[in-house]
Amino acid sequence: MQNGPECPINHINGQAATRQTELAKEQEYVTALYDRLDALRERTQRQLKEVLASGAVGTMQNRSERDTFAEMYATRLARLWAVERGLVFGRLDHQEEGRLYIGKLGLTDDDQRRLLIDWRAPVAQPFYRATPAAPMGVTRRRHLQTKGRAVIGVDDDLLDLAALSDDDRATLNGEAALLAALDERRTGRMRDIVATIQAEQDRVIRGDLNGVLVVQGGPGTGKTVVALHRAAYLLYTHRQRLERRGVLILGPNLTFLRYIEQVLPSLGETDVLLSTVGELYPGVTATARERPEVAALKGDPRMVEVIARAVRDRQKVPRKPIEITIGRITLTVDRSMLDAARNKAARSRRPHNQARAVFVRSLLNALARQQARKIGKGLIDEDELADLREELRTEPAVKSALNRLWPYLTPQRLLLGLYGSPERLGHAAAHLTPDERALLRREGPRAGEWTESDVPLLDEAAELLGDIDEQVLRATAMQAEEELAAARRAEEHEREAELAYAREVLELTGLSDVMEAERLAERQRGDGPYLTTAERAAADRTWAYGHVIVDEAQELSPMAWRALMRRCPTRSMTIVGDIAQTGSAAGARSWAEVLDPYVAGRWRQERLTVNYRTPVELMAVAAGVLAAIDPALEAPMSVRESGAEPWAAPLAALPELVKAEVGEGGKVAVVAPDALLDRLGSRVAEVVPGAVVVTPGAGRAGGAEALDAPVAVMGVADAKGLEFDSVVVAEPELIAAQSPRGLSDLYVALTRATQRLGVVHERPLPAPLRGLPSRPGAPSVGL
Ligand SMILES: Nc1ncnc2c1ncn2[C@@H]1O[C@H](COP(=O)(O)OP(=O)(O)OP(=O)(O)O)[C@@H](O)[C@H]1O
Repeated sequence: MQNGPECPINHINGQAATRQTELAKEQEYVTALYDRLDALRERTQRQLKEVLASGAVGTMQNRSERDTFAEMYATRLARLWAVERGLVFGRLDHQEEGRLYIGKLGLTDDDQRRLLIDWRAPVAQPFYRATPAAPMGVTRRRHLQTKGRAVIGVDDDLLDLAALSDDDRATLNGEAALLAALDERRTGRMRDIVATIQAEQDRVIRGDLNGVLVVQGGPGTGKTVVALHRAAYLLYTHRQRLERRGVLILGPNLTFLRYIEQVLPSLGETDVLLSTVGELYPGVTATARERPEVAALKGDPRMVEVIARAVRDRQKVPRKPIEITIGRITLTVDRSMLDAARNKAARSRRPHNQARAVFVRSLLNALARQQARKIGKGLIDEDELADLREELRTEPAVKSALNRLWPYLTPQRLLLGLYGSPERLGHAAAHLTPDERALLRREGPRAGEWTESDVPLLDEAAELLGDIDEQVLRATAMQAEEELAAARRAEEHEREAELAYAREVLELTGLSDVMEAERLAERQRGDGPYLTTAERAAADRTWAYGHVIVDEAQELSPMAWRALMRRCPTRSMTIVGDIAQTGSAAGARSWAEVLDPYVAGRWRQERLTVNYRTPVELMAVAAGVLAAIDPALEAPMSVRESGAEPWAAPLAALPELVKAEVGEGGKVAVVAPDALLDRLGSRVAEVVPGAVVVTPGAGRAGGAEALDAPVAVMGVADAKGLEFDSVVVAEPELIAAQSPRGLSDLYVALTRATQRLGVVHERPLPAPLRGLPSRPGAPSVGL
């Protein structure tokens, strides 16, 4: 830093005066930027109003142009509003470019002179990458701290002292903006880090769009926040391509999505789809829970064969011939006819529901010929054959037989039929052990009770089954209603079979996902409100995204990867995670194991090595657990100390300790074994008003409540990816024992705090935690 005048008092006064002058100058500039922002908002609002006022008149083309403009102005307006907080956060004094202000979006004046540079623009890159060793033409990097629209601090990094003018030297201000940002109290929502992105993170954020980039990093290294900034960067740099195809961000659970959902809008990007695996299949909400061993089996790659066989089993040829009576004639469907029809359908290589048309046509032709013979017509020509075939097609008895031989199937129906029938499971899962088959078996399956690990199986089934033509569905539904009515009037002995068939068809056509798709299709035709790319993508199972970002990627099962890869045929992906944190039994043991089946030799890896969340004192404890998982694993390096030593205390003291932690300020979490959640949650809630227990599998709303509460009590699965000022881990031994990857779960739990960490227990502590000192003031264990 520049030396001031000789007298120390003068020096201090001089520094303070410099600071005040600098603040005032920066304030002037920042005020002008906000004025410009306000003016642009007004202008865009006016443009939008004018376009909307022009009404839905004119030709289709006129209307579609109007809609395009309206959408463009609405998006622009949303962006202009999104950047209010932290509009500008940096300044670069550049030898060639001059003085550049860096902010959340680019602004120019009416003469196209640049006033503010978007942080993602190439000229802004030195703001994140320049170092004294490689200054990239930058003499000074200045961080501006703002509160609302007021400048409250400036903070300089000097990169090239020799290049500074005397005037510049007189205006330098110091101190790291990063540490200030890291020390801030947590709000329950993740914030953007545009002002303090570090060089190793910037390399990930600005990495090439194409190909698969894996970002491996320990807890708190910024993987999530970097992945989100990468999404914003890619949208800015490849806007045309990505806006059309969309970006998907996949997170581990709904609470986590709630935690991160503000980051992209605060960077002006709203059109990104945030999802979990459980939400990937349109029309299905996976809310049911299941045992880890069931989830692990459903995620196993052997399920590919189970689903394939389950579909083939529904195309089974019955052993005995089928007789169909039409008036006075009885037709026989025999084995050879069925084999021929089935082979033709198989050769068509179409999915089940589309191959059905081939099967049906072949069978109807054979039946028509038989009918002709039976009514003494002998040889018939093509036209006569077609007439007879179409007559047969509408015969209820024929239709009923066809539906039994080759039913239309939705993925939901296929899976429910499989889980609900030991016989079907016996065929389709013959290559699994009897115990494994028993895990898949579900009594009285009901639609709507799906688990997260069912979703990739539904997706797998959807690939093999193909869509059911909507017209077919509607026509069949109407017909089925008529038949249901007719069957009610029919003779008792016929009644059962007819009723069963009609019910089956009705059930099939009543499925909500299909109807939902229909409604969405209508909206897309322009009858309803606009759909953004993200909304369109969410409703379409076969949507191919322009880029896919997977967070906590180590948790995904092989079956989930298959479903995900289908959504990204271009394989433009960012995969972030930490192998050491893998908790799910079906999760990854190495990135190569996950990726080689899809992009062998074509994926690249970056590592993040600095932990910005967990202070040194806490990481020392977590590092012991990491070594117990695998001595070869390396803990990330923490950048700061909190001065608060982690402690241990008896479980019985939990409510009082939590109360004390709340008193210290900030957000507090109790991370507990799943089996203790309810009990501990209610004990804490008795003492701390407003404490919230996150029930595993809670929807987005449940998660939000927990993030906003002063205290959240949750299991490790829900704490994944989150952070709190203070964390109390309950019964670590039970957490470690509750699943095969329990130690990784414990590692996750111990690394959630930004300031303070405690452990409460009745059982003996796992070895790496045995040295923890008792919490001062708490009764010692065993009392
Ligand atoms: N450059 C930075 N400037 C300011 N804060 C940062 C920076 N990098 C990371 N952080 C903060 O560090 C914390 C941890 O980041 P993040 O949650 O992205 O880490 P992670 O690697 O995904 O962790 P985990 O694997 O444990 O979930 C967040 O509060 C994030 O805002």
